[in-house]
Formats: sequence, structure tokens, C-alpha cells
Amino acid sequence: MPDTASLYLEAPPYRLRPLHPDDTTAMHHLVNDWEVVRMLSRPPFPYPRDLAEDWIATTQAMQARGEGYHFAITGPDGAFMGCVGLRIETLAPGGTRVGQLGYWVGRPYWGRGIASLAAARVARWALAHLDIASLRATAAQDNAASIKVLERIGFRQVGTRHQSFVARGSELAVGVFEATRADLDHRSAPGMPIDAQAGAPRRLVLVSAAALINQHGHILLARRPEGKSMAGLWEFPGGKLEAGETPEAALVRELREELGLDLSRACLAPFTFASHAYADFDLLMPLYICRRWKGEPTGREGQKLAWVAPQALHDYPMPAADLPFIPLLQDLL
Ligand SMILES: Nc1nc2c([nH]c(=O)n2[C@@H]2O[C@H](COP(=O)(O)OP(=O)(O)OP(=O)(O)O)[C@@H](O)[C@H]2O)c(=O)[nH]1
Ligand SMILES: [Mg+2]
Repeated sequence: MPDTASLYLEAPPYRLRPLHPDDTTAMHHLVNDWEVVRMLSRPPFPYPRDLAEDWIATTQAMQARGEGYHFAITGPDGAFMGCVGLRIETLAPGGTRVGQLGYWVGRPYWGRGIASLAAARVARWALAHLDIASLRATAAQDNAASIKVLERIGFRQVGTRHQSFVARGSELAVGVFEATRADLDHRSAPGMPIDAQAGAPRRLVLVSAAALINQHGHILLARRPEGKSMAGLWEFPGGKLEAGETPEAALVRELREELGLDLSRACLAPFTFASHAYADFDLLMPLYICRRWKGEPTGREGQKLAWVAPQALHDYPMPAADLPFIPLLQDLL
């Protein structure tokens, strides 16, 4: 569970913050609007003030239990403009955890792209910090604005179903949308859209990585921080080679920059390598074993660290290129 004591997300010029009972009046004023409520499945219309109060209390309880994270969308002047958040659901069969994203913006604030900014911010935060495989969202098929918001963020429609809309007193067709980490990465990739990259020569990326092993035989994994591609996945510390660098020199530098460790090239033993074709580049990544270093590893780029027993490696979602490492490390240790 992320540290939620100070869960403030910036989505300039807006700010997302936890809901508070003091928000009841402002929230009720904006949500008790037919044009807003008709697009939400659960609430009735009129929307009673008590319900706003109950909802705010529910979001606080869900957050305390790690079951959901909901935010007030506020303006540069602190004005309450709407809500965005997600509830964690476990899909049967298999028990995959997904985040169900939802949002609404009060009518005076429509047409400024606020929902897109706020929902994109929460989506990136959630995939980087929560133990979820993907995000889901639904939008009524007559809610073109919401569908556009989801597509802009990188969601793909994966189906349709019927859902009851209490305020409209009927079942309506809704589009079911999904976004994985790769979907968000492609959307936020600098430069060209994916289609324009199709004809470009493929890029080979050289990365050096280390399996640091402690005296208990546990392996250090780092969680890729928000803002990097594949944020939220667990990886072996390391990084890209710079021009003129050997793989060993690059790794010594990366372990110092990322973890604050001091070690010599002589402590790096070549173990195996990954060669993996990602959608937009080919990765070639030697993996070194390292059992001796100076210093205590600390996540200098804000990344979380974990010492993981070999048998538990499968519990940490990793980039696809790393999966072949797991049985090899289990055999070694
Ligand atoms: N370090 C590392 N990178 C990995 C692993 N598996 C894997 O697919 N990669 C990919 O290799 C590339 C290298 O990533 P990186 O983000 O660590 O590179 P870096 O430290 O130089 O960071 P920067 O480019 O943000 O400065 C990324 O596309 C990353 O997703 C892994 O286990 N460790
Ligand atoms: Mg790195």
C-alpha cells in the first residue's frame, strides 16, 4: 500500500487531494445536476446532501483499507471542481487485481480538458504505485465526452455490457475500456504517435543490469518510479550504456546513481543476458551477479526497493524481458 498520509497529486494547473467532510457543500452543489448524475451509474437524482457526506466518508474508509483512492479535483484557487478516483477490484478467475477508474467534473468547469488531465494523472500514479495489473473504466455509449477522455489517456475499448443507471431508471449499454502500463507508455512517448513509428528502423537499446545478492541469498529488486516507462514494474537495478562506456563501467555508474552503492568492476560476474523485442525497441541486456559492494542500497530516484527470496520472484511483476531470469536465478540460489 502506498504512503497515503499525504496523497496530493499535481496535475498543473490543477491539484488532486483527498476528499474531506468540509467538501460536502461544494461537492453536493456540483454533483446534484442532472447533466452530471445522468452519466454516473450509481447515484440517484436528485442527489441528496446526505449521500455526498456518506460518499466522502466511504472514500476515506476505502483509502484507509487500501481498497480505493479518490481525490477532489481542485483549481489554482483551491475551488472544488469534481472528483476522480479508483476502486480496486479482483477479477475472477485468476485473482488479477485491477483499478476501476471513475471521474466527474462539475458543469461550470466543462470544456477545459480537466477530466483528461486529472484522470491521466491518477492513472499514471495508480499503475506506478499500486499492485494492479491494469486499469478498467466504463462509459455510457451516449457519453462521447467521457469516451474521448479515456481514449486520450491511452485506454482501449475491450467490450460492451449493460449497466444499470439509477438516475435514468434503466439499463444502458456501456463501453468497457482497459489500459495497461504499455498503453500509457505509448500514449506519453515523446515525439511521434505509434503509427508514425511503424516504418522507422528499429532501435537497439543496450542496458546493463545487476542481480545484487545479500548474505541471505535474497535478490534486490527496484520498482520503476512514476515518470519512467513501465512504471510500477519491478526490475534489476541498472541502466542504459552511455557513448563509449563498457557494460561494466555503465553498471558501476548506474548502481552509484540509482542506489548510492560503491563497487568495483571486479565484483561484477557476468551471469546471463536478455534479448527481447519490445513493441518499439529491441533490448539487449547483460545481467551480472554481484555479492560485494560498499554502502546500503537506497532508492535515490524515489524507487522502492525490495530484497526478494528466489522463490518469491514471481510475486513481483517484471518487464517481459526479465521473466527468463527467474528460473535461472532460482537454480543458482
Ligand atoms: N535497469 C533495467 N532495465 C530494464 C530491465 N528490464 C527491462 O526491460 N529494462 C528496460 O531497459 C531500459 C533501460 O532502462 P532504464 O530506465 O533503467 O535506463 P536508465 O537507468 O539509463 O534511465 P534513464 O534512461 O531514465 O536515464 C528500459 O526500457 C527498461 O524498461 C531491468 O531488469 N533493469
Ligand atoms: Mg535504470
